[in-house]
Amino acid sequence: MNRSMSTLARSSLIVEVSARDGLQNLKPPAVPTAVKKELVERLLDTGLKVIEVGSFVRPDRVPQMADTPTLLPGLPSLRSEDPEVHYPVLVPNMRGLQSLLELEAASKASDPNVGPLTNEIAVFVSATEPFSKANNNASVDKVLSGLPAVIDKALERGYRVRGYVSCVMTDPLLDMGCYEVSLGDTTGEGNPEAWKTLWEALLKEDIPTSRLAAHCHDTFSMALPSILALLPLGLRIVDSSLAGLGGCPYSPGATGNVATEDVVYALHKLGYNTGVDLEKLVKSGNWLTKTIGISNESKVGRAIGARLALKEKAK
Ligand SMILES: CC(C)(COP(=O)([O-])OP(=O)([O-])OC[C@H]1O[C@@H](n2cnc3c(N)ncnc32)[C@H](O)[C@@H]1OP(=O)([O-])[O-])[C@@H](O)C(=O)NCCC(=O)NCCSC(=O)C[C@@](C)(O)CC(=O)[O-]
Repeated sequence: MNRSMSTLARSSLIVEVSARDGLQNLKPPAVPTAVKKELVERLLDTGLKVIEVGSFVRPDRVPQMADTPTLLPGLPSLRSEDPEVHYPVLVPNMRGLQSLLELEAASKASDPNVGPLTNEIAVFVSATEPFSKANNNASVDKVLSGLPAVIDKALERGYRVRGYVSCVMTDPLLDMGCYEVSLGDTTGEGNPEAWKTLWEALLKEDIPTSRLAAHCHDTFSMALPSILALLPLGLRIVDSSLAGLGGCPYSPGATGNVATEDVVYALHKLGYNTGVDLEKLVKSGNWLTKTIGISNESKVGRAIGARLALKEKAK
């Protein structure tokens, strides 16, 4: 197996999406901002560096993300001594970017010494028209034609820009200036063979796969096998969500993302270094699901959580 340990050992291997993708689809009541803040703090403490924290989308469309402007100023400030820490926020259009910039300006005005609230945005486009209509309320062409201005302005303001392609197949976003593109299997219908076919086609087209991430929903339990199948082909960036939380409000029936605990466990077992403390991660997953009253979809989280509980009892 070509493990290419030097690149795989990068701690940005995991892009943690639980605070955004994981929570966005939950039914009311809204997850309290304080819980989200603690979640991000716990995720940072596990060693995760890239943590998606919210969205600047229409609050009536995705109410669970409506508090992103309140959450951002309360997060641990981006530490200049650790430039790898990033808080991506979803920005669908110029209106969303404008809201973020206004928030940054208000924060600076109230304390000139305060640093930026975030250093990364994520734009998103769908590879299929029906999903584009449902998710972005616009055609693929319309979404794509609006993005260069958003990306340019964000880059100008010093943000790193990530791109998502939902219902994957193409990636014009790299050429537009995104540093990385995440390929979303939104409905979770991918499997190892389909992913390998896609990846090999991308390699053949000379697409820089080192700048591509896999974003697998685990609807049919195929997410982890698919990720593992891509490792020998050079996949080095995996989106995942604590406790397997997640789902897109516009992809009915598609369940959570692959669980971060399961990905980290598998990568460590296979000899990859993620920089993530698995035990802390498991504790955070069990804490979050208990706090907001939902089930923990991570098998690793449940198994190691049970062992940790036994150990605790025996003390
Ligand atoms: C995309 C939009 C914003 C288009 O929204 P729209 O309704 O088409 O926008 P519009 O330009 O027609 O404007 C209508 C009204 O919306 C307002 N508006 C316009 N834009 C914004 C904004 N950014 N924030 C707040 N308000 C906004 C705008 O100001 C106006 O307000 P009014 O003048 O009538 O009072 C809307 O359809 C929306 O919010 N959709 C939800 C998208 C979303 O968050 N989806 C889930 C995340 S994507 C995902 O989960 C997939 C992913 C990334 O994980 C990868 C994968 O798994 O595949």
